Amino acid sequence: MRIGTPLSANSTRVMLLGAGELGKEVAIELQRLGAEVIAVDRYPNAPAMQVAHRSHVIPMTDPQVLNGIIMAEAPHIIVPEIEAIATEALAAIEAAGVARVIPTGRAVHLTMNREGIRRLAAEELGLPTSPYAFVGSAAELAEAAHRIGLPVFVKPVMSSSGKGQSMIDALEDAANAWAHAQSSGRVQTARVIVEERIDFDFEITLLTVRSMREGAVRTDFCAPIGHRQVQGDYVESWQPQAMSPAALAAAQDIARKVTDALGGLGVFGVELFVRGDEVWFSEVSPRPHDTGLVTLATQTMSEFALHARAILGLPVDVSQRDIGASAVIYGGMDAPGIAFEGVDEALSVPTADLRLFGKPESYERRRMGVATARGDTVEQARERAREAASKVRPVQG
Ligand SMILES: Nc1ncnc2c1ncn2[C@@H]1O[C@H](COP(=O)(O)OP(=O)(O)OP(=O)(O)O)[C@@H](O)[C@H]1O
Ligand SMILES: NCC(=O)N[C@@H]1O[C@H](COP(=O)([O-])[O-])[C@@H](O)[C@H]1O
Ligand SMILES: [Mg+2]
Repeated sequence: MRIGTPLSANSTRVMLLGAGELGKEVAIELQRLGAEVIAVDRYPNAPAMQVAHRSHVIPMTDPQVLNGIIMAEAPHIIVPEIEAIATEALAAIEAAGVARVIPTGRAVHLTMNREGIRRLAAEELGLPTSPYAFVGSAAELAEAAHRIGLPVFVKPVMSSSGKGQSMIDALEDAANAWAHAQSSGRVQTARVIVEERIDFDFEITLLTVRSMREGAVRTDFCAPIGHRQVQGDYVESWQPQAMSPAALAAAQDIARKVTDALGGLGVFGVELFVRGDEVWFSEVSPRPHDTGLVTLATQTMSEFALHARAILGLPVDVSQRDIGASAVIYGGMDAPGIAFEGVDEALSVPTADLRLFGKPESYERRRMGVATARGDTVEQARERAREAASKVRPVQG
């Protein structure tokens, strides 16, 4: 196949909708393969904007504004990087043949909203999930929590990284959970999912890649990534997560079914809960996953390189080279233009590496960077990644 170099008449022009830390790595990988990259996000100087050929700051949830920027830039490929975009505009763009949406307009629309993907997985595909209900008021939430059985998780239908999420173990907390979901989701909607807590042994992200090989779409699975979440946001991840052959087979079966149903090309982060040989589907990102940052240290091709290759129609290699781990660096303060101390100490930890994302503003719980490390065992890699992350101290700039 032919890929034009940037700004040449036949260059492959890719528009990233969302320009955070995950998009930044995808942008770099796309550029390494000669693509022209346009980064779009809701705020200026977002991480991927710092490496893209051009960038735009727009309210991405406004379908008219989104449509306008797509028409003006005429990208060949649109790569959604965050849930909070006007996905109905993307479906129209795709239907009109203006650009290819990754993985597909329908997949992006279904997965941006927990209701779309949960109903597809549980009700159409018959995959095992936690018992759940979608509700539109505090009273309905309390009723659903009572019916499902406490404790339950409550999440806005449109949110990610734990925003607006809470777990309640008493019905009196239903009103607070409702209010929290209303005020803290990424997009304002009056709808939440209430779901039973699954008492899992561990949870994984199974990175699943749909790519082209010899004219046909094929599916490959990366080694399972284990992770630990606090307040619905990942704090560390490792690869591989040890699991029984039966659980791995069940996980791959679920991932294949859900990604086949979504279709298109690219990386999917399939989130699963595991207890013994039993596996539940939780949710899926139709794009690289935050817990997959660990693949920067572990795989022949990181999840970002895999995404870039897959969406350009190029061959992929999902093999794992090393055992590794990642640990998140939070801002720890509300301040613009922060700096980091201790980078030298962090990089003195054997095998450690850093990604400091360059987000222009820090919040207490905003992910500002990540440390990765390798090891002879998962435990050693986790210790090293945690140690490296702990050495990095965000300070007022
Ligand atoms: N039903 C459940 N049972 C047990 N744990 C749960 C359940 N739902 C969510 N969790 C916990 O909360 C975490 C975040 O939930 P979820 O992935 O649905 O939220 P999110 O906001 O989409 O996060 P992200 O965007 O980072 O994937 C899960 O990884 C898991 O640790
Ligand atoms: N779990 C989804 C996820 O990790 N998404 C990543 O976080 C960015 C938003 O960060 P911000 O909220 O700090 O701007 C997104 O742009 C994406 O890179
Ligand atoms: Mg999740």
